[in-house]
Amino acid sequence: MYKINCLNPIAAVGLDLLTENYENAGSFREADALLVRSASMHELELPPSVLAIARAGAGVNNIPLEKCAESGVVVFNTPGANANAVKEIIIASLLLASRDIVAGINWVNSAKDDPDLAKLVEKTKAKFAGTEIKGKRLGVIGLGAVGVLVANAANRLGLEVYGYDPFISVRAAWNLSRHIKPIKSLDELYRTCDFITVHVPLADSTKGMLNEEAFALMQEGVKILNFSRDAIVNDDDMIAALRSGRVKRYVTDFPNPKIAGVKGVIAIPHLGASTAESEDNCAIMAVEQLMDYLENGNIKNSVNYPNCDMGVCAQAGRIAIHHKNIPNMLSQFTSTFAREDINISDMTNKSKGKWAYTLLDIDAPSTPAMAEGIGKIDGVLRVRIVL
Ligand SMILES: NC(=O)c1ccc[n+]([C@@H]2O[C@H](COP(=O)([O-])OP(=O)(O)OC[C@H]3O[C@@H](n4cnc5c(N)ncnc54)[C@H](O)[C@@H]3O)[C@@H](O)[C@H]2O)c1
Ligand SMILES: O=C(O)CC[C@@H](O)C(=O)O
Repeated sequence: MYKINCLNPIAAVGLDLLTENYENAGSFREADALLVRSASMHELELPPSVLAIARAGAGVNNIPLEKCAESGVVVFNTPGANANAVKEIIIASLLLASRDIVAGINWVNSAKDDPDLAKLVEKTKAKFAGTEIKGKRLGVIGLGAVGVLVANAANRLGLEVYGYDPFISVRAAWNLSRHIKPIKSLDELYRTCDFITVHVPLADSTKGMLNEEAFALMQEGVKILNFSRDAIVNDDDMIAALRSGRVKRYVTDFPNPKIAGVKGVIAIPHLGASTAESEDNCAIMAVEQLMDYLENGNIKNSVNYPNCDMGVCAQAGRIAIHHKNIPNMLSQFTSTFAREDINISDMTNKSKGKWAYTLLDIDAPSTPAMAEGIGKIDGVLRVRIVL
């Protein structure tokens, strides 16, 4: 029986996949595995019982990935599962940034009791006139699951789209419309575009990338969309750029007391992935990945451990070993089994950066003594008897 705890509400269609082998842990302190959306886990002291964390979503900056890897906790995310929801809100935001729809609606609400409202509307509407998006230049920074969908959809709406991603995956490149113009440097993108939308993960390399220096290169009156993470934009520099007119509108999914209410800011309460469809997709993917890991030791879409798939175990035993990615580990594992005269019938060893994962099928039932023996090998972080 595995105990699961949800740190945020997770869509029922995903939780319904959990079989009678799973129960609600009540608290993360008693859990074998956790499901989470945006709750920050940096301050949580996880108990040793926690084997895995599944993030129902893309961004994992709320999870201490290295700390988890060091203790053999696999962290999953759900790549692409909410990308369409974000693409749709970006299209809406391009329009919100171009037409003064938000101010117009607010004005109507404030004048709603005026008996001459219809007449007043015709007199006042010029104040809220805007421009069209067709023919404008859009720069997309980050061409992953979201960026590719945004670039292609914006192109279909008649924008001239420029894409920048020095690490673009082969899959994303295949999915990108041939009409998207690749751009070689951020400086060139900043100088070229009327709209800029950012779709990169929050990391040391992207933190504060939209700052005073970047704004100085941009077109006067540029419109910026941030549905990635708050810290990718330097708020003080953004406020200065809005005040000077360099940035005309800033649409952000990450309001904070500094930026909310500033003239030119359209702040949305982190709604990028908040659609029924996206929540269902993310929950299903997160739960399926978690179950396959807990029941079979297979890893798919982990952000801190390598992928590894040996299917369902058809042998007497299966053991999963999390270890450092250093020389001489495999020979120590195999000789441990050889000493006990146990045959290894299948084995996969994969690594990702500093960390590695070995899954072994053996011709005898796994025992706690075997796990204890392997656990004593220098560089082993966790040993789990899967079967
Ligand atoms: N607002 C929301 O609700 C919401 C929903 C989904 C994702 N997000 C955020 O958007 C981010 C992107 O989501 P995704 O699903 O497209 O992720 P993804 O991993 O599919 O794509 C990220 C892309 O960014 C690229 N990249 C990384 N560093 C870069 C850099 N310095 N310059 C240019 N490109 C760079 C990568 O190569 C990758 O192609 C997530 O990490 C998350 O923070 C927010
Ligand atoms: O869970 C959410 O609502 C937001 C998820 C989103 O920010 C993501 O990074 O996938």
